[in-house]
Amino acid sequence: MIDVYVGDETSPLRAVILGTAVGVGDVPKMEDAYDPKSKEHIAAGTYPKEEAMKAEMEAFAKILEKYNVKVYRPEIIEDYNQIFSRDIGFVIGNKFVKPRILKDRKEEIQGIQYVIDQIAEENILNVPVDVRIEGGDVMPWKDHIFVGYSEKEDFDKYIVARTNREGLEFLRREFPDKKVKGFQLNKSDDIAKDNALHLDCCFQPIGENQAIIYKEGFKRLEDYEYLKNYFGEENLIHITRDEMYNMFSNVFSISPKVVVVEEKFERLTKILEEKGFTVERVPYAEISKMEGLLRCSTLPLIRDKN
Ligand SMILES: NC(=[NH2+])NCCC[C@H](N)C(=O)O
Repeated sequence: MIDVYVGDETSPLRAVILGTAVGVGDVPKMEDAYDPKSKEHIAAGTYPKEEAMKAEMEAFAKILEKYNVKVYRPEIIEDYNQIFSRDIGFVIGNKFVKPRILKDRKEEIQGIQYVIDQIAEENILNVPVDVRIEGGDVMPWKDHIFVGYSEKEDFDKYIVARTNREGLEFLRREFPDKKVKGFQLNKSDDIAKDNALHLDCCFQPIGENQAIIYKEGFKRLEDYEYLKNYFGEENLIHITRDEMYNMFSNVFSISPKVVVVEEKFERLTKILEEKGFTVERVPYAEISKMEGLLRCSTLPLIRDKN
């Protein structure tokens, strides 16, 4: 049995699912890509190769294991992208939520079914038909659940809009003790630098009370202001449009002190070290070409309770 529990984004991590690049297959056809950065690399002939991505993910797995984290990997579905485990399920409190996600990715859940089967049935929540949520948009944070979402107009318009208002309302119903706060994000199916694909592509809490944030990722100024007031200006690390594109906000916390960061993020690493964090650096530049990074490829199952 796995007793899942996640109450925030940074408490000491005990068990996690890390995606896999094994069997990811060849370069997808342009019409099968579902995010603008992948499209960019398909067009330029620079789409990442399986071998390179496997090496990056193994480097990440090693770091997790160094901190004694139990790492589960998906069972392989041939010719299918199973790198971004984050989106295909998520844990809030002691519940594992099985969401409805982009149809192009709906087989992915099968690879982790063997893990879900080890969770008590009463702790598994299935979402109703009209609800769409992806884990990249969902962040439990103490008394809050932060959620990136799109109102109908944007949701119907963009492939990169993955969580709808029904998703937000579903979380409000299921977690009545939490303050579920929705943030609308700026979307673009064609220009990666204008696209906040998920909430974790423009925002990420770290430590006890700090966060990395890209202000322009938020569609409404008041949503950004909400986070600024909540964390306090002095506790925010602001990133630029290019840094958002490189996925600076998609770091991953093993504990409130230890953050895993892409090895080329010099500026961010320096800031984090100055703030007293231990920074673990991994090569993840090839994976970043598919508009996801470290947080996106993990699905935390157990973090310590505060
Ligand atoms: N949590 C995340 N930000 N995940 C990124 C997923 C990227 C993937 N290419 C997609 O479009 O679905």
